[in-house]
Amino acid sequence: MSGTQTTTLFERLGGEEGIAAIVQTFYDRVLNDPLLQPFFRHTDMNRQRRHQTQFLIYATGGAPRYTGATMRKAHEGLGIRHQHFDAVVSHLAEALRQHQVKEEVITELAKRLETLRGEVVEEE
Ligand code: HEM
Repeated sequence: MSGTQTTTLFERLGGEEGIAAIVQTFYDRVLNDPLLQPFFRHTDMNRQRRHQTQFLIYATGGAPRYTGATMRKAHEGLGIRHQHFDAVVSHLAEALRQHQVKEEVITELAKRLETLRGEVVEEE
């Protein structure tokens, strides 16, 4: 068995613990990026990490325990452009590489997040 069809993305990311660790690395990177840091100036990052972890668990096939806002509501009025979305996805991909996640898994998650672009990005 190749395994790629039989395990969920959730399992291939290391389950809840794996995802929580990846989210930590991800926001360390985001907060170090001058393009993205200003968006999180007033954000409670502990809450943000918790919600992002729950969201990714749910979005990858784990337990649906996400209690935050919808993606459209959460990002409404923030002025997020395509360049910000691209930068966020690229930091997530790098965080996944830092956690030794396989390229095929990174590609699959990136594809899934791509489906949310229209809910996060606001056109000028
Ligand atoms: C597919 C990509 C993205 C996903 C899955 C995602 C996920 C989330 C989640 C789960 C929340 C928490 C909502 C809540 O607590 O109710 C959130 C809030 C937020 N996201 Fe995103 N996000 C994405 C892209 C982006 C981008 C591109 C930016 C821009 C830099 C961004 C900036 C923010 C900000 C500023 C908040 C609100 C923080 C606050 O409440 O202070 N997100 N996002």
